[in-house]
Amino acid sequence: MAVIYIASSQLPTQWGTFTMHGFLEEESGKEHVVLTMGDVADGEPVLGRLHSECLTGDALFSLRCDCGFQLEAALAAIAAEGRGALFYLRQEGRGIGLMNKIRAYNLQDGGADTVEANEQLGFGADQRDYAICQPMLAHLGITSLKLLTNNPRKVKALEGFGIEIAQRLPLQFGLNPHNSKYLATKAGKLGHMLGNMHQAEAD
Ligand SMILES: Nc1nc2c(ncn2[C@@H]2O[C@H](COP(=O)(O)OP(=O)(O)OP(=O)(O)O)[C@@H](O)[C@H]2O)c(=O)[nH]1
Ligand SMILES: [Zn+2]
Repeated sequence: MAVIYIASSQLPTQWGTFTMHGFLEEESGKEHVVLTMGDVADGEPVLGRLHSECLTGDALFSLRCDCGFQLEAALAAIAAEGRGALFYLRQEGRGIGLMNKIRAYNLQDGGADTVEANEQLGFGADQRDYAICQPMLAHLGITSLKLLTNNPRKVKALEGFGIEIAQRLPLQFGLNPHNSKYLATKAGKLGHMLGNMHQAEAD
């Protein structure tokens, strides 16, 4: 997959100053961003997060999902460690795009779960392809990750193209009454490892 490096700059945030690297996926025109802190090219496992774009959760404060909470927690964790990389991947709506995600939300408002809604629209449950990460990881010199995720498919995909997953670290934040069904569907139908969160819900 042709993903080319474009430029880097500083990005000060409330958690600290990251370096922001811009990459262009040539075929689709999608613009991906990686925020790094510290030396990530020294061969030691890097605290990392593959974050799939969620405009509603990341920027519009939606409580329908857990994305915004995970994004904040991942950046805070990387800053606390002083070293790490957050890949902000433009895979909105698990790859179906924002307009189709709004269509899917409309179906969910009528009772469908997140997987059924995608299928009713003619899409797979999850259309993301993590191969776009390979050239970005190579450019940044990252060969081993301590990956912040509850999604075993991300671990598998990265291992599939030769990245060592030294550790998988759960990232369970943001459970609320609006996203409890969504999280239950992720655990039940998409294989996400959300044990502690469901425990929290039951308490
Ligand atoms: N199609 C669709 N996409 C959604 C929905 N809710 C969130 N998303 C998208 O799902 C993506 C995030 O995926 P999640 O399944 O929440 O989590 P994950 O990235 O697989 O796993 P983690 O690494 O544990 O966060 C983002 O691209 C969101 O825009 C939904 O109801 N329908
Ligand atoms: Zn979301």
